[in-house]
Amino acid sequence: MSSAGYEPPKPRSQPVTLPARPEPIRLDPAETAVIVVDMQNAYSTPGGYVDLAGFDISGARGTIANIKRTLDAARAAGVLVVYFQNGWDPDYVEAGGPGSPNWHKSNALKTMRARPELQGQLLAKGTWDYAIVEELQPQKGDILIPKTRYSGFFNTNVDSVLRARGIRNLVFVGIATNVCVESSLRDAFHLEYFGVMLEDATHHLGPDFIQKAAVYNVEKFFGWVATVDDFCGTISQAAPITE
Ligand SMILES: NC(=O)N/C=C\C(=O)O
Repeated sequence: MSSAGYEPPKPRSQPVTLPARPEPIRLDPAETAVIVVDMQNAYSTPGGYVDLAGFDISGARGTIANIKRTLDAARAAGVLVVYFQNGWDPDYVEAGGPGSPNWHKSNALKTMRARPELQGQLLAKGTWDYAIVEELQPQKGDILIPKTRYSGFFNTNVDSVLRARGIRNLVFVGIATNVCVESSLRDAFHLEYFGVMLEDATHHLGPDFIQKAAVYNVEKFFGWVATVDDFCGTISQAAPITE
């Protein structure tokens, strides 16, 4: 900081242009974060919540490898990595009772009501189900934001965390495309962030058409859609600014 007064932090890298739909988008690595949505055992591992609730998660494990590539490239380029982690306290107070729509719509809560032997095991903090998958453990410098509803922007501090760092662009990966990824990206849009979804680093809950519908919604109304190859290839070209 100069003695003449406050100077905002300078960018650490040159902006790059990411090939995306509906058009390329410019990303300054210093103003960009990758948002990893709910990569917990619950959503991507056999025996986890969505598997027990009857969803087909056979494609989810492949998503993990693509997310890992994305995070390796992002960290190497100095891009901030933020994890969302979905769930509630062990007594499910944060889940809400019958007065909350979440109590009625959450398939985790419904599964536990239908199978009382699972009570306390699904999406409860401290359980295997709640934990981030082994392959994607957060690293030093990453930020982890717990959340209790589908959107990571609801009742969390993520907006201040991002604004304090001058972040304007959010690259979304994770599960599920049509629920927590899309909910978070939509809220980010309304908070003036530029949201990019890496379509092959996301996986849906429900029939295959729902992935296409979510991608369409993002591309047409809420943001931009790109691929893992394009993101990794582009962000690795962000040359550090040396002065
Ligand atoms: N992470 C998600 O998209 N979650 C979707 C459903 C749920 O958490 O019940």
